[in-house]
Amino acid sequence: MEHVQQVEPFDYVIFGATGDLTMRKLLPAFYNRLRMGQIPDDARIIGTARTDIDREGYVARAREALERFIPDDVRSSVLVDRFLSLLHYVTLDGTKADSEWGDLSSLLSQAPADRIRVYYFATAPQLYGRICENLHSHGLVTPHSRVVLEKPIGTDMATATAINDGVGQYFPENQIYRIDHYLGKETVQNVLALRFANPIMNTIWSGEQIESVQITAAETVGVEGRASYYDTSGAMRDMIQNHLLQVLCLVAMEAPDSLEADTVRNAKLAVLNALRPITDETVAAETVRAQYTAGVVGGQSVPGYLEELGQPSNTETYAAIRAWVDTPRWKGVPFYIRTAKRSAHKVSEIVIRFRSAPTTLFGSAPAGNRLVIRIQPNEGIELQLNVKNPALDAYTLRTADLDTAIRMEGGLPFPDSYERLLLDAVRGNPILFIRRDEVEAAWRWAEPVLNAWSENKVPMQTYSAGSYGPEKSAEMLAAKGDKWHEDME
Ligand SMILES: NC(=O)C1=CN([C@@H]2O[C@H](COP(=O)(O)OP(=O)(O)OC[C@H]3O[C@@H](n4cnc5c(N)ncnc54)[C@H](OP(=O)(O)O)[C@@H]3O)[C@@H](O)[C@H]2O)C=CC1
Ligand SMILES: O=C1O[C@H](COP(=O)(O)O)[C@@H](O)[C@H](O)[C@H]1O
Repeated sequence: MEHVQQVEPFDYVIFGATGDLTMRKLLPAFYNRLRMGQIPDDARIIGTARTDIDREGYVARAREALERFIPDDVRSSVLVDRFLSLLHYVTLDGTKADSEWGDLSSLLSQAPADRIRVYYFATAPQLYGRICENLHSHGLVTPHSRVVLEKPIGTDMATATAINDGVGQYFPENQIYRIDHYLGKETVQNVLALRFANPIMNTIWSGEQIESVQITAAETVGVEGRASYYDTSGAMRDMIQNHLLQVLCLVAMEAPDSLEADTVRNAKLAVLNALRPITDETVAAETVRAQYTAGVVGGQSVPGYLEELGQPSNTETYAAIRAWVDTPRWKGVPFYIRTAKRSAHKVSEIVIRFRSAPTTLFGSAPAGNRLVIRIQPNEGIELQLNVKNPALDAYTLRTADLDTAIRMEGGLPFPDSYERLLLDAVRGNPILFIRRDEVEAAWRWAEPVLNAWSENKVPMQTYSAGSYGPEKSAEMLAAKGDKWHEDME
């Protein structure tokens, strides 16, 4: 049984409450937490958007969303009704000072003044600053208020700065929670436990023993209904600048002195600041970008990206980068990061490849050990070891896997990362949220690559939907005697 503690009563105000994210992720996440007994009876979830509907209209939409996104076996009509009773709705244009702020204000003023108030921005990020300004001018920012910002925090350094400045004018940094849902994943959080709670890992966690690191997030889906967003973003902005760099930080950071949020964030920031800049001179060797063409995924024929989009595009659906963390610990260790839409499999994983044993005892050099941290699916940890080959007379080696699944007690699936993050904002625990300087350091590293790509300094490759990516990507690893995980024996 999941160990849960009820959070304090709260008012959660969602801007963008009629949108895809709210319906698909946020409301189901709240429902699941209510099901686990974590939501107090007097909590309120207040949806706002411009769509002119009343509370009943909103409740009907929310009910539909739960029917769609909560599996039958965990959806009970009693719990659904209890959940829907927490919902309120205010028709409001968050960007207009003369919109229905009075309605929101009078609803909020029904709760005690010291009630925890979370403003969740599930709208386009360009609106965040104006919504904050309006919250402030209508007296809705209390000492117990905090604001949760959805990604993307900008599309480059300038736009990220504008968003951060806009919000930062009205909320101090310690009241700003920038979501990165990868940090809410149980197996991503596990990286710290694996590294720092196990001396056997801790002592081998450096370039002395580690030859290379791979971080992959591949998906079988294409751009689904989000082509208009995705085509302005691409794989680098959508996945690498945020999620995969955060994972890299957890793999590469020095041990923090405590699990206090800023201590951990300082350790991550040090990694981001130590990333070797990719320049016009190195970008062609250290990066690969590509678009998928028509192919077969999961037995189904699917169109290519450009056909789906219906127009030409210079946006990558695949990106692979060889990154270097210039610290003594990681001297000479390449970090290969890649992400893909329409890949052969859905897999997010970290692969640590250790150096092989310097021995001639067994004839040829034994294979280097390999540690695979499976973020999703089949969450778990696998360690590949060399053992004696029992079937042969000669003393030869083969590999064997120590494989442990990481599961909830009772084999239940892990809670969705939004469940953890939504309530961490209520708890006032920012450890799994990104600080402003982390966002900026990530842009500082990513922007030169994006600029070089937009100037076509790196040719756009293609890969068939349902494949593992373009040849060029395998070649980038082969140049250092390496292989992607799926190509290793
Ligand atoms: N969908 C997803 O899976 C993910 C989304 N995100 C991010 O979450 C945010 C929302 O995405 P998504 O839900 O897909 O987008 P949608 O377009 O589906 O929803 C946008 C929401 O914003 C509301 N809105 C738009 N303008 C205003 C305004 N001026 N005042 C108040 N509300 C407004 C819309 O309602 P109305 O038109 O009625 O005002 C709607 O509820 C974006 O930043 C996106 O990048 C991040 C990760 C995943
Ligand atoms: O943030 C995003 O993440 C999803 C992938 O998330 P995952 O938890 O399924 O790995 C991705 O599909 C989307 O494009 C991106 O915006």
